[in-house]
Amino acid sequence: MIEAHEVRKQFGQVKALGGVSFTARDGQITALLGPNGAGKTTLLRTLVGLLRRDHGTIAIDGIDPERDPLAVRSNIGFLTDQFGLYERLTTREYLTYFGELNGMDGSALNQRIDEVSQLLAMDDILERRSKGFSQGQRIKVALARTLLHRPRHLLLDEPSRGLDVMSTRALRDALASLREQGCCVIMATHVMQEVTHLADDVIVIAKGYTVAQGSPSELCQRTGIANLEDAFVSLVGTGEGIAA
Ligand SMILES: Nc1ncnc2c1ncn2[C@@H]1O[C@H](COP(=O)(O)OP(=O)(O)OP(=O)(O)O)[C@@H](O)[C@H]1O
Repeated sequence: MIEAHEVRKQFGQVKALGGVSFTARDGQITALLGPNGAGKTTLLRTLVGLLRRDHGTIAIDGIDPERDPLAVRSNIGFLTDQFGLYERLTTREYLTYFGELNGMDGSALNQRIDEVSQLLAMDDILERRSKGFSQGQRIKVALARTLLHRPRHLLLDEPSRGLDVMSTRALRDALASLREQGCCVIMATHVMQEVTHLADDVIVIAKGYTVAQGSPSELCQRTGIANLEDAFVSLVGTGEGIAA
């Protein structure tokens, strides 16, 4: 479970997070929804402990990421907007390297790489060097790395950007099965269809503040609007930042 209370973060004069509070439960996919610049990436980076918050509390299964970053990170898979692939390594070599950093090795690691590769439908790029990979191929490798050590918590920053229809489906299936396994998944996205299809719970943030949290149908009920996209627009008070 991930809990945040009144989290604030400022970069110089820019208030990226003015006050964010929410609870993301195990066995649920929680979508993080907000217009461009709302603070989603900043929030995810703060939750993992990559950024120090200015104010508020964060607990990942009860542990503050600033107090015990190693304990928290060993239980988190974080997909950022920067993948950091090594162009000279094949996908398998890259995943082996990160698996070993997480204390995995030998045939168990190889088997896990094959499992994740199948899950994400990326067998065709497993033995290729990442130099020249397309955006979708790059994000698959980064996602595979994120899932490799079977983290209990997954924080994903726009995981489906650049993926084709089949890969998007593979990703959705993968996330649904992780939910079944009891993982706590938080996913920042602009894709309403993804939220409608996948999310159990939605956190809406705008200008650095949480404006609502609830299931897609609760948000529709609360706003009295049947369509989630229109309900979202009504909650954030603007039409900006939505993918068609
Ligand atoms: N390192 C930084 N230095 C200065 N300002 C920053 C920094 N990181 C984020 N910001 C600012 O904080 C605000 C929130 O940015 P953030 O990237 O968290 O938004 P976001 O919701 O992820 O946006 P998007 O949907 O466009 O990816 C923005 O105004 C952004 O310009």
